[in-house]
Amino acid sequence: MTANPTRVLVLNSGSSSVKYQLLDMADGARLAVGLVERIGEETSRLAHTPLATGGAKRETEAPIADHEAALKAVARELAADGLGLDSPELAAIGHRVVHGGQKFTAPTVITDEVVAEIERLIPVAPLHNPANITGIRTAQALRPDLPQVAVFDTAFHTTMPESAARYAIDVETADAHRIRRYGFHGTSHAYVSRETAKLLGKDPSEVNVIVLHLGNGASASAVRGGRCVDTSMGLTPLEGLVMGTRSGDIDPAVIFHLARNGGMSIDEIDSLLNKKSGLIGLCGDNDMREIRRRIDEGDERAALAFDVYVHRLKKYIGAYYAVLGKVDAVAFTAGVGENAAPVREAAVAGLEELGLAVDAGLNAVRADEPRLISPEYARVAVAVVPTDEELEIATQAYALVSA
Ligand SMILES: Nc1ncnc2c1ncn2[C@@H]1O[C@H](COP(=O)(O)OP(=O)(O)O)[C@@H](O)[C@H]1O
Ligand SMILES: CC(=O)OP(=O)(O)O
Ligand SMILES: [Mg+2]
Repeated sequence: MTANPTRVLVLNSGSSSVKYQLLDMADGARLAVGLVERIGEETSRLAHTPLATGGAKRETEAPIADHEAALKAVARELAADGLGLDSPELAAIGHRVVHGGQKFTAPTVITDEVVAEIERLIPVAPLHNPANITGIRTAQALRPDLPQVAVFDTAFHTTMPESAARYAIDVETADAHRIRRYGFHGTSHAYVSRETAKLLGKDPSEVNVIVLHLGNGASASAVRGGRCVDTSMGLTPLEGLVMGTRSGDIDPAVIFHLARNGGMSIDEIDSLLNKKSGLIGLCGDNDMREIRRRIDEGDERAALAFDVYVHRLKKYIGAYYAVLGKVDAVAFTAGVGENAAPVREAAVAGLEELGLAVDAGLNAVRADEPRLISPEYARVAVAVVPTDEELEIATQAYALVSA
């Protein structure tokens, strides 16, 4: 054994993908990064970049049946560069776990009991928790001696007050079924709110930040002095903002109506709201790049999808402004937030009275660094702050196992 192993492999298993990174926590260096996509489909795609060796990105297309096969393929890719899971330099494997319920408020070393609890939460995270468990089980089989650490999407949100976490439904029914607002993407909200404070030259305890995590899944959060006080996702990652394929907020009566009068089963409605709604439901595309391209060509449905998306986003900015009372910064992050300047511009347009504005020139700049896009006169900073869930998971996992 190496005296002090410092490397952490991070696995971020989504419903049909696995993102991974191998990091050395001694200096924060990224040794390898990769992505397996379209797991379970006819052709899956694996892209692996061995940064440690300076090697080029390797892309392979082949059927990968499930998450277990995906992880084994990842292990083979890493081994090909001398970065295999058998390395004595590995200190831990960090897993993103989407739903941790109320029980897990911090990163946790994984035991059988922890896996059993993650399993119990599958009904409220059916797209995510099963993949997370397969990732954990496969990694355990490959390195039974190594600490495996779960970092929960829900953990950062456990500081929400009851007034924000409770649904206004019968308390006994809610408690019996553990129905409350948990929130997700917490690792990203935590990281981005801290990085935003850093960008402002302040301590996280001194600032109030609205974080807009706009990826395929999307959520907003209100962070007061480094602690989450409200977030837009709820019992499941379906509530809140308009997303790539999820509806976000709707009148719950839509579900009764579709069941009673639309001839749809509960499973069909579940699939409609999670997979066939949001941007894809509105215009047939869930990628903001494609939507912008269609808008430029005069496509009205794409324009409608964009407008519905931005309208919801603006409502949440206003809502969290009110929740926080005073806002120091609004931070845009994840695929759409970091790259789609028109979304940022439209979301903030007309909010000058709230002290919010975007400078067109700054908004057009492309960079990987955290940056301000608000004009100097604006009372509230508007920022683009790239998220790094994998680095945050590695940092938390390493802190736990090296303590
Ligand atoms: N250059 C870009 N311009 C506009 N939108 C982009 C760009 N790059 C990525 N996106 C958007 O980001 C989304 C993916 O975001 P990401 O944070 O990677 O999602 P996830 O982690 O949920 O898979 C894409 O579906 C697309 O809508
Ligand atoms: C919780 C969630 O929505 O995650 P993702 O954005 O990775 O789908
Ligand atoms: Mg994501």
